Amino acid sequence: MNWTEVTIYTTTNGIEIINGALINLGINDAVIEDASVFEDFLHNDTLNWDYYDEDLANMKSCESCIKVYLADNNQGKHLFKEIEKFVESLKEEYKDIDFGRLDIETQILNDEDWANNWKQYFKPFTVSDKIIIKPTWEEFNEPDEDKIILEIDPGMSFGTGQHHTTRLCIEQMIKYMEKDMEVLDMGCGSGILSIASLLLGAKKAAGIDIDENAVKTAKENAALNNIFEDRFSVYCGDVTEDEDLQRKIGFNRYDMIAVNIIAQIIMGMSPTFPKFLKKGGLIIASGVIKKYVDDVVKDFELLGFRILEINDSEEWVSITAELR
Ligand SMILES: C[S@@+](CC[C@H](N)C(=O)[O-])C[C@H]1O[C@@H](n2cnc3c(N)ncnc32)[C@H](O)[C@@H]1O
Repeated sequence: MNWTEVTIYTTTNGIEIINGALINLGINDAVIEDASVFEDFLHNDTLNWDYYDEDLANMKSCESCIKVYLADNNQGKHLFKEIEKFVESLKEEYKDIDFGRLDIETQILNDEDWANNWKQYFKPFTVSDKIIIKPTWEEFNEPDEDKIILEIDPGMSFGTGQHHTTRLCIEQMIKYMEKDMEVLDMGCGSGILSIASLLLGAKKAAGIDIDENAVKTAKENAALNNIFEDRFSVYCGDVTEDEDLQRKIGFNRYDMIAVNIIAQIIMGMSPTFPKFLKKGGLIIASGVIKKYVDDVVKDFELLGFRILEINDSEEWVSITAELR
C-alpha cells in the first residue's frame, strides 16, 4: 500500500495548535520538527552530537513543521481534506498567533519508505533517569549499567516513547510500580508500556489494541526484551463492545491499567476500568489534551476513582487515580 506524507510548515507557536487539531481528527502520531528545539540544541554544550548531527543538519532552515502519514485510501483522502480545511481556518480563528506560511506539501511513499522514514527521528533517550528507550537499530558506545534498557522497534505502530503522552505514562509507572503487579495496557501500540512495566518488576502484563499490526509488533518487541507469552499476552479488539474479550482479559485482576489514547476514547472505555481493576488498583491515563482534563477527571470520579496526580508536558496531561 502507498502512504501520503503530509507536511504542514508552521512556526513553534503553531505546532501545538495544529497538533491538537490533528488529534481531534484522530491523528495522534504526528512527527514534529520544532525549529526552537534546533536552536536549543545549537546552544547546548553538553549534547552528545553523535546522535543528532544528521537530523539537525536537515533542520537547518529553522522552520518548524508537522508531518503526518495518511493511508492511500478513502479514509486517508477524507482526512487530507479535513486537514486542508482546518489549516485554512487557523489564521481566521487565532488572529494573534503567527503561524508562518502554513503551506502543505505532500509526498507519496511506498510501504517500505514509510516504515523507515520516521526512524531518523527516533534516538535513544532516558525516562526519569531509570529506563533508556533504545531503538533496535541504534548502538550504544557505553551502555549505562545502572539503567534498564528497553529495546523497541515500533514498526508501523504508535509508541516510540518519545511522544509526551507515552513518556508521561512511563514516568508514572516508574513511580507507582511495585514488584509482582499485574498490568493491563489498553491501546498497547508497540507494546512499550507493557514492556516497561515488566522490566520494572510487574509479574504479568496484558496488552490490547484494535489494530492487528500493533498486536504483532507488541509481541515482537516483547521478545526483543526477553519477554514471552508466559508473562505477556496481547489481545486484538475493542474492549468497550466485546464482552467475550472482557472476560478473556479477566475481571478484578489488575493492579494497574495504563491507557494512552485520546480523551474521548478513554471516556468511552472508562466504564470497563473498575471491572478489570482490583480494589485499590491504579489507572494511569495519558493522551489527554489540557482542555479535556476536567471532563476525564469528572468521569473517573463518577466511576469511583480518587485522583492522585495530574501531570503535564506541553499540551499533554496524564491523570493517575486509584480505585476506591
Ligand atoms: C497513542 S497510541 C499509544 C500506544 C502506546 N501504548 C504508547 O503509550 O505509546 C494509542 C493506541 O490505542 C489504540 N486504540 C485506539 N482506540 C482503541 C480502542 N477502542 N481499543 C483498543 N485500542 C485502541 C490505537 O490503535 C493505538 O495503537
